[in-house]
Amino acid sequence: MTTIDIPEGSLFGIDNLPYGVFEADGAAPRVGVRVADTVVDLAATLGDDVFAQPSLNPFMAQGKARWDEVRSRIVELVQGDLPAEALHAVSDVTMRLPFDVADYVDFYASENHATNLGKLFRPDSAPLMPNWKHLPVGYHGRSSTVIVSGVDVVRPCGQRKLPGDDAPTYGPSVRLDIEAEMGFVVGVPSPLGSPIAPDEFAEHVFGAVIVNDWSARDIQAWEYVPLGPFLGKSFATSVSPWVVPLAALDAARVATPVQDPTPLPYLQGEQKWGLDIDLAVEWNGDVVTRPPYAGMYWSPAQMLAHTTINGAASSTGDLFASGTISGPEKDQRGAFIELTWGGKEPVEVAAEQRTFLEDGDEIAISATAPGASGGRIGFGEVRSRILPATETGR
Ligand SMILES: O=C(O)/C=C/C(=O)CC(=O)CC(=O)O
Ligand SMILES: [Ca+2]
Ligand SMILES: [Mg+2]
Repeated sequence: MTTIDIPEGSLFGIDNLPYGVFEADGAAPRVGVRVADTVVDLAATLGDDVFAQPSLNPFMAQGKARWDEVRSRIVELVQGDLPAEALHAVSDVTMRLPFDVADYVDFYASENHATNLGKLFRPDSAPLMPNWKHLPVGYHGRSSTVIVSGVDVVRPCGQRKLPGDDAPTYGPSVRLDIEAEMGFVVGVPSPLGSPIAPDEFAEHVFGAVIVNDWSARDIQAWEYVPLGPFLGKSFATSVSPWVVPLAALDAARVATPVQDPTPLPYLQGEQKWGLDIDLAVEWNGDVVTRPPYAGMYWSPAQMLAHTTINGAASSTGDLFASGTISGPEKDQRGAFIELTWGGKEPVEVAAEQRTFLEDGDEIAISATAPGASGGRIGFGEVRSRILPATETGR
């Protein structure tokens, strides 16, 4: 038997306890919880087969009473002795995609981001569309191309019309970009015809991950009028491997900014679901921007309420992302198209002047939030490398 040493200031103390799916010692992938730099094998310590699965979905479907019970049990367990064979060093495990992604939806909830993209893409119109302050604008993405941190991203090819060209051409994207976002994972499903109210958020949502919603701006700009993003955003969406439970985010809950005009009643709730999460984006080892989640105009509770208000069902494993997180300052912008103002104002990255992503670039997005006992908790990171395009020859 052995105890886990939690160093002072660890981002993975008992205030956090995120869940993931890990593989170690050639055994089948299974559910673990991270404590400091240790992964605890939950099937081995709790003796429950729901954790001997390659996905969090069966556990997430069990509901909040069970999530709370397991969390309390883990707090007790990790403060005592644990069987050494149930513990693995984080550096010795491979992390898998933590849940089977059902539907994937992406929102557009940052007023600073929406305003900046409006100015860049629609310089002759008002930057915010007339609907933007009345509903959280979103689109359905592609769940089958959600990948976990560590999986490389191949530069997409597609149809795009480059500046100065009269006709579109096919080829590798030349304006490949990131979008720093937070994503929320549904545990308890809702049936057709049964909308989820904002104050029912915590009964349905299991936890949160960091999302990098890779975007090919040249493909996007040509294809997305008038129906919205399609192939420019469906080639890869990366998520961090540790799902931070909603219960760990209590100390991070804040009010959203004042919403004026007042949203319709179905978007109103008593509970505060703004979140004080700080992100940092590292580009080839240099932190180039620090987007603050706390300023997001629409809360995740409002996003889920909006997604289901037409009677749409939701499923265990649904992932909905916030949209790019941008603050008011230049060094808080969550996408490079904004940070470099459409590629016109390069930024210094590892002593080079850069605009969009080049082959071989590595991006790591990390995030932290206040924890229950005064310290901070971490989401870990989503880290990925860009590989050159593989021409399909069409
Ligand atoms: O405003 C536009 O024309 C384009 C916006 C985006 O590309 C952003 C998007 O997909 C949603 C987001 O991440 O905020
Ligand atoms: Ca996005
Ligand atoms: Mg699907």
